[in-house]
Amino acid sequence: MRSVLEEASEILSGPIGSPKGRRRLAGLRRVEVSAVAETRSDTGEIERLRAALGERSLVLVGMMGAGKSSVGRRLAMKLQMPFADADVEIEKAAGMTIPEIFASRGESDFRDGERRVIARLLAEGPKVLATGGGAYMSAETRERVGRMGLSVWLKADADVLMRRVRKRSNRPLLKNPDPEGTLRRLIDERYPVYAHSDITVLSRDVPHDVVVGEIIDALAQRFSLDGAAE
Ligand SMILES: Nc1ncnc2c1ncn2[C@@H]1O[C@H](COP(=O)(O)OP(=O)(O)O)[C@@H](O)[C@H]1O
Ligand SMILES: O=C(O)C1=C[C@@H](OP(=O)(O)O)[C@@H](O)[C@H](O)C1
Ligand SMILES: [Mg+2]
Repeated sequence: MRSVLEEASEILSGPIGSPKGRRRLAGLRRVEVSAVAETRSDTGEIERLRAALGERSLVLVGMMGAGKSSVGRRLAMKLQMPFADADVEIEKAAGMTIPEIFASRGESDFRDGERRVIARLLAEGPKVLATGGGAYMSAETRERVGRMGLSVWLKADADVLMRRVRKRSNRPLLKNPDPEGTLRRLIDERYPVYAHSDITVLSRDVPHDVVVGEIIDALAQRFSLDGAAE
């Protein structure tokens, strides 16, 4: 048996205003009708957001562990936009992992590659782009993001970030005897710069989709809900 959402999306993709569409809606129970209505307004809002973005990308910035990669992927799915993770693209281009790049070429080479990869990804067309935590510290990248995208800062406090990044050892900047001190120093350096982002959303320990929903709400508000681009 088909789910309500499958049924809803089939109706929505068909001629909903037609007599046939109306008959099908009338055949659904109340709970199903409200699911249809919700899906419909969701679909409309997402289309309006994409139209308001036009050729611009959504660029996620913020500290390591803020959720740029994991929330970004879900946000792209929700907005039905392509997704790219700058770190993954840098690894592909270099044929090495990020820890390997840092170890063999050093951070400054990594930053050069990061700038180039982000420029290419933004030039390729609108998408949701998760950047690495240091990328937005480049004035050139900030200027490019300002022209070709809309920046979204996923802001989180140090304790949340530390709990998250402790679980993996793939972040070379934190591979030292005092990762917590390093994280706090980077927060002090970077937060005033991240604060230039167009939109700020708090990343905390709630399901990823809650953060996705808040980004969408913030975007809708920025585009003044009815989708009129600024
Ligand atoms: N809202 C959230 N709730 C719980 N865990 C989260 C949330 N956002 C991110 N995480 C987790 O934190 C870790 C780091 O997230 P990630 O997306 O890699 O961050 P970033 O790309 O900003 O460094 C991952 O394990 C991810 O699932
Ligand atoms: O903050 C940073 O300088 C870095 C963040 C990492 O990405 P995430 O923010 O996705 O962890 C990655 O680009 C690299 O390890 C450097
Ligand atoms: Mg990431």
